[in-house]
Amino acid sequence: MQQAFVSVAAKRQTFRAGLASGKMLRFPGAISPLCAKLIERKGFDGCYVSGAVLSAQQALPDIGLTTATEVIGASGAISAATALPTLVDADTGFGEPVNVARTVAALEAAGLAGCHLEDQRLPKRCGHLDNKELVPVEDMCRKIRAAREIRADDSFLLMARTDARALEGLDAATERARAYVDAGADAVFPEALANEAEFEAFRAAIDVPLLANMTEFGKSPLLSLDQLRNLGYNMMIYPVTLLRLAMAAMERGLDVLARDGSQEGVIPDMQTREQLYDLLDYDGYGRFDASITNFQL
Ligand SMILES: C[C@](O)(C(=O)O)[C@H](CC(=O)O)C(=O)O
Ligand SMILES: [Mg+2]
Repeated sequence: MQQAFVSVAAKRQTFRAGLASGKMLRFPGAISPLCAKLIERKGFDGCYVSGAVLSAQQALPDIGLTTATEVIGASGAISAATALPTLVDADTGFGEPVNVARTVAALEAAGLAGCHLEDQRLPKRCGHLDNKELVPVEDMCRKIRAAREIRADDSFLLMARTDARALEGLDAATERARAYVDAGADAVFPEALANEAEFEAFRAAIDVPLLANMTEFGKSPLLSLDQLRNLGYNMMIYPVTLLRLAMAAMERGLDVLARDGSQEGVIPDMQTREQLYDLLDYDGYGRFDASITNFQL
């Protein structure tokens, strides 16, 4: 069933409380609403909605081609499918401060627990690629102030991401982060830090909750839950992990279909019909109309 029993307010409170708890929150990237249900079932703390994944799912590169409407719709659907709080990647906010204000208002109305905005210039790119470009600090601060001003619910988390490390160095990145916190950001996402010492230095410089991006094949080392907790980080994301796993499984499966002319060889790798229906909670729907579940699997 849709999670009608967990209010948006409760999800945001859970997220805020988790960030304040000293625990390390783990948010895998949900590639669909169904995937969000699996993340919840496996006991994670929340779902992340990745811009890279949303772009890739439309067969687009992650360069700011997706529209605000697409991101609001997709992330709202993911958030609605789970009792967990959902944090969405709002890229650059889709324009100038006025656009950012409208984006944030819509994400809030769509039931998200929070979003992050980054300081790249369009066309943006994955934070782990070379030759990014940044907007001036003050332009980013204006976006954060706009987001802060439009926000109706103070518990909707506004996170500022800085991509400055790769371009301006660690000190400039922490300075930017401080400016973003002064402008009203509730939390910070330092992108593409190069090693553990940099994660540590960032923690020492910034007082608000910090997110660690554990994306594969990038510029940051893949630090463990314990390492990041000991470094004082508050949450970690595995933004593209499930997409990468799913795509590799699909590729292997397609190879088998093409080779064998039958799916027999990959049946053991599949989620069964029973498992799918269980995740979709057919029984829950059957409570309202018993004829929905009058079948045997
Ligand atoms: C976190 C990120 O912004 C995303 O969209 O998921 C990406 C992840 C990636 O491309 O690996 C990023 O810019 O780090
Ligand atoms: Mg992104």
